[in-house]
Amino acid sequence: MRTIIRGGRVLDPASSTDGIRDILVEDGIIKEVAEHISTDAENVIEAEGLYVMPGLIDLHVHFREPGFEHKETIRTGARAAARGGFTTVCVMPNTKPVVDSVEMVKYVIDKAKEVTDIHVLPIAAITAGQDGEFITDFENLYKNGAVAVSEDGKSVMNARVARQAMRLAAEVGIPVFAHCEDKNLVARGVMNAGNRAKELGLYGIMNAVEDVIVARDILLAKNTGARLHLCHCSTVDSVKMTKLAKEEGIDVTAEVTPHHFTLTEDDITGDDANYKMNPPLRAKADREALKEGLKEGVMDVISTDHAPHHRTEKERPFAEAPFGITGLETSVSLTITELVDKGVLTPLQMAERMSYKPAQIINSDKGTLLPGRAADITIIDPNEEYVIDSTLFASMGKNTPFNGKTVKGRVRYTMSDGKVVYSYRPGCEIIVDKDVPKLI
Ligand SMILES: NC(=O)N[C@@H](CC(=O)O)C(=O)O
Ligand SMILES: [Zn+2]
Ligand SMILES: [Zn+2]
Repeated sequence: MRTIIRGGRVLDPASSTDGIRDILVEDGIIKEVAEHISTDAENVIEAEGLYVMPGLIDLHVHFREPGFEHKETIRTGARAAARGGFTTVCVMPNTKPVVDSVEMVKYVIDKAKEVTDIHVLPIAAITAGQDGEFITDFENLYKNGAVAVSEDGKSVMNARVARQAMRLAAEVGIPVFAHCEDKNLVARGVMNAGNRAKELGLYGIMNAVEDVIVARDILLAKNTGARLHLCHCSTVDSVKMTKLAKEEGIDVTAEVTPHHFTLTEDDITGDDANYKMNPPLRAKADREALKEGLKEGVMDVISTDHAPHHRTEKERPFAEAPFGITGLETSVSLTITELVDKGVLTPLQMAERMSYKPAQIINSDKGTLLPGRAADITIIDPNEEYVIDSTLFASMGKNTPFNGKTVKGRVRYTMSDGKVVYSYRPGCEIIVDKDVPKLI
């Protein structure tokens, strides 16, 4: 089957392409990218005025299956991903049971294949049960499809265990995704330490809670040669340290979430747990440093840290509700509204931060529109304005602080291996799950 995507603004960082092109897709593969393709095709997608990017890749999401299916399942998470323009997502292991064995890695891969046509790649835990003591079998986890190891949700607090894990990860060649949070220093904190926390009468989380582990892990990466990826960076000093580490030639990359580059603690106006996440929304100086870091390329990627929770959990008081917000269905719009439209990123840099670089971090050959590669393609209307409505989310998690916000930039098509898994035009929105096997 052939599809032609006509006349879009093709943005492919791998070939530094930013120009009007046609793309021919045949049997799930990109066949040709050229200024004009005259071949006929069964399907034609008119993409005039639209961005055409390599399928977006989110290195950091939480689908809650198994164990917390009341928050999200792999199916609903994958539907949310498709709706948000993502063709590949890496799922964190903090499920129940934890993804800390080959058996669990296979469970996630098999389940995903059953329910979705997008790519759901498991991240395995660093220690058994994420208990911080016994390191998992990195070599076999990697061989069986884990793309990274992470203790996300917490840090490996014992520096000896953390160092040993990085030494093993370096040997195996698997990247380490670090959630940087000093468990002892955070104490009972629930939002950024500062005046806003005082006004609201809530315990604060100092920047140092993140910074001390960022510093430790960078030094351990230097010590072991591990590939270190810093998750959801939120502070000015995380950016400074990442820059310094890169200048020293240490193998470190870093991510920023849309909520951390969009909001600050001052946006928390009342007792609303939709603003509660880990790390917390920080001060203006932190947000500006994150944006500058993304602009300069010190911060490599945008990841959502999509962390759905049930409505009843988020209705609890700020101090008691769980940490985390949903992000898959607002990421593209927030990136265009806050970064591209404000001149922080060019559209080509957006494709780099949301697809090309994430692919490189997990050693994937995705993230590009080069002929011969799988046809994972995201098509975006950068000019459509709309109001975010969380009731329309495909995700089961409606916990977002962005409900009601007017944004610009909307996903029009998500194509995974040549199959349109999501399409939108005003009045008609379709998400396509994996084909249901037909009875004969
Ligand atoms: N980010 C969050 O606030 N919560 C995440 C865990 C994590 O990413 O640290 C979750 O699993 O809910
Ligand atoms: Zn985390
Ligand atoms: Zn997370």
